[in-house]
Amino acid sequence: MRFDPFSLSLTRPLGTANGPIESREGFLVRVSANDDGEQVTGLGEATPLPGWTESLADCRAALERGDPDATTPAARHGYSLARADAEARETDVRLCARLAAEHGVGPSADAVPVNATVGDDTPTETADAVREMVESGFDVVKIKVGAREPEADRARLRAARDAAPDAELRADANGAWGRETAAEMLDAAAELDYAYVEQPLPADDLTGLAELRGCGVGVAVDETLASHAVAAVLDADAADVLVLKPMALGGPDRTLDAAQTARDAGVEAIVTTTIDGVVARLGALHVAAAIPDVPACGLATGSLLADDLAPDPAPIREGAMSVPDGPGLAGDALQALSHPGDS
Ligand SMILES: O=C(O)CCC(=O)c1ccccc1C(=O)O
Ligand SMILES: [Mg+2]
Repeated sequence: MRFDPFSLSLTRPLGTANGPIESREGFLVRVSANDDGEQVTGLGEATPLPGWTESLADCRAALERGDPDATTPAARHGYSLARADAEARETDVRLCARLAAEHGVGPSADAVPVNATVGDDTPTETADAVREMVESGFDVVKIKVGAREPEADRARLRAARDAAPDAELRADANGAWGRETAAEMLDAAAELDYAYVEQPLPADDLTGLAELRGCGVGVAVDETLASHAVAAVLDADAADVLVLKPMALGGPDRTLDAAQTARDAGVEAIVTTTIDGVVARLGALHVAAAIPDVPACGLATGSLLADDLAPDPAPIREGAMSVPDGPGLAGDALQALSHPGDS
């Protein structure tokens, strides 16, 4: 395994309840395998996001030691994605097909529905951003909330609904609210026909999350899964939807395990990124493609980056992201990353 650092800026900071995300630092991971004397390179990406994963320093240290475990999820993600990509290439199948076969699920999808992501801003700017997304073909939009006063966020939820009367709308509070505010905000979201609110309460409040369910809008957990096992969330009846981030869960295999556990318990699962480079976004796309009839996923985050590791080979058309041809992550499309010496 080898790994090389990178730093990617966002086009503009993404406003969240935990402050803006401005750039993403991580490591491009490469592993080599020998297939009938031919060298096969698998690509992975370890892009830690403190609060969700280990720190950048701990990620580097884990990659240096080799074979990272789930205590350093970003490092494990980079390594396990690279291995899975190499194995898919060796067997000449798309990554999603390999993941689906390993997990005993049926044929993987050729495209995955995705949501647009709109950061914190004024009600007017929020409405403009939502309108722009719907005009460019998205029919599901997620709005970040929790960075301003509840009353201001209620105005934003309303402005977004007015701007997109027919869209599926979601909100993401990133754990910003207490129980009382969360209950009020969920009532407002239900009234405006939002589909669900992501992490309305802090990660550890499983009891509070369970009590919020059933008020006319779904409860989704995201941060909760960075510190609690899926089984604990299901036992607590704490969610209608699990938001699965392969980077925070420690890799594509662990993410698909989590999705299956949720589905078996009748709980929905979607896949999103932590605003990753193209390699990890593609990895997340393949995971999503291996989940039968997956709802819209938070994978449309490439446009938030000002630069990237390589051109994105997974275009979004009419609200769906197409899965590139194989083998592996994207056939020859990421050749320049696999063989950095060539031109
Ligand atoms: O889910 C999406 O639409 C995009 C990803 C996203 O919102 C996100 C990106 C980085 C860190 C946290 C989150 C989050 O879902 O809370
Ligand atoms: Mg979230």
